[in-house]
Amino acid sequence: MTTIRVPATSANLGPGFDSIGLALNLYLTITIGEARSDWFIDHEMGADVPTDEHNLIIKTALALIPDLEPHRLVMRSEIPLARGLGSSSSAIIAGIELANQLGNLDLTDYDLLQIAVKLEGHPDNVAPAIYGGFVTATYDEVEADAVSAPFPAARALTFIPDAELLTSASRAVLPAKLPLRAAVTTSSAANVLVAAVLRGDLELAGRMMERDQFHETYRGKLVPHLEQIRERARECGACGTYLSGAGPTVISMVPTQNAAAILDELETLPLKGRWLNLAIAPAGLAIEK
Ligand SMILES: Nc1ncnc2c1ncn2[C@@H]1O[C@H](COP(=O)(O)OP(=O)(O)OP(=O)(O)O)[C@@H](O)[C@H]1O
Ligand SMILES: N[C@@H](CCO)C(=O)O
Repeated sequence: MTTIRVPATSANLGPGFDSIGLALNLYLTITIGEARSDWFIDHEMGADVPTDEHNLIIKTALALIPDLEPHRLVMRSEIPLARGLGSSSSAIIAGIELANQLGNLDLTDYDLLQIAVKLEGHPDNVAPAIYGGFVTATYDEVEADAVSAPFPAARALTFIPDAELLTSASRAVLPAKLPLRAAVTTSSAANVLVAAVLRGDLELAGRMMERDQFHETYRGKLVPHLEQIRERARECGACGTYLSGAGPTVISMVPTQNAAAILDELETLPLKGRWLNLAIAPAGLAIEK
């Protein structure tokens, strides 16, 4: 029995819009069962998620190998849908790997990234889902490149609202152009964020996470809780707070030793949703046979 495991991911980290992402310790797993006359995927994700060839995972595998022999699959996932934790990316990576396993494609991680980024459109979820850890990536509509590195010891205090926010809706409010000054300031903040992570400086990296002008300003009305959490988290000693991917999830990055105390404080905020105390996942896609 082969099992495919893909981590959740948190993209952007503020100024790293469409480029920087982190793998987190929530997982999607797909267990490949016996061959059968039609596709069936057993899951507990509700009626909105198809159980046949219309499921995103199976659709992705069939896009690679249209005549792939149908199998029974078992899917279990800890990754909430449409919350900014990379659920669609985890499904796309799982689908590509399903085709890789059943079709003996011998795809490398680099191959996986090239295929996944063309389906997702941006690399900042699919790259950390493949490589794990902290990833910086770029995609010029032709080729994607990514670099994975360890992240300093930290906990990601993660607020997941009850309400969904589809990435498509959240990207629809973004401007087509930005003033040059805003672009340069934000891009430079992303550069310092990456350098700070590589030097293990969580405090500086956290400050840079709050320097975005690419997307959070425009998404503010969709995620009013972002500023509320950011302000309280700063008062409690968090390093930085940012909108996870396209939202609505918000993450406050905190030193491991203070995580429990800061979480106790943040949980007193009058917000509709749940909090998780997550770790950065050092590994990405994994296959267990
Ligand atoms: N495990 C899964 N199986 C099938 N379909 C899935 C799965 N996970 C996600 N999807 C599809 O992807 C959609 C969510 O994608 P969307 O990009 O809007 O949100 P997200 O990926 O969770 O957030 P973000 O991209 O901001 O991290 C779901 O509504 C569902 O249609
Ligand atoms: N960079 C993307 C991430 C989506 O998960 C966005 O912010 O829309």
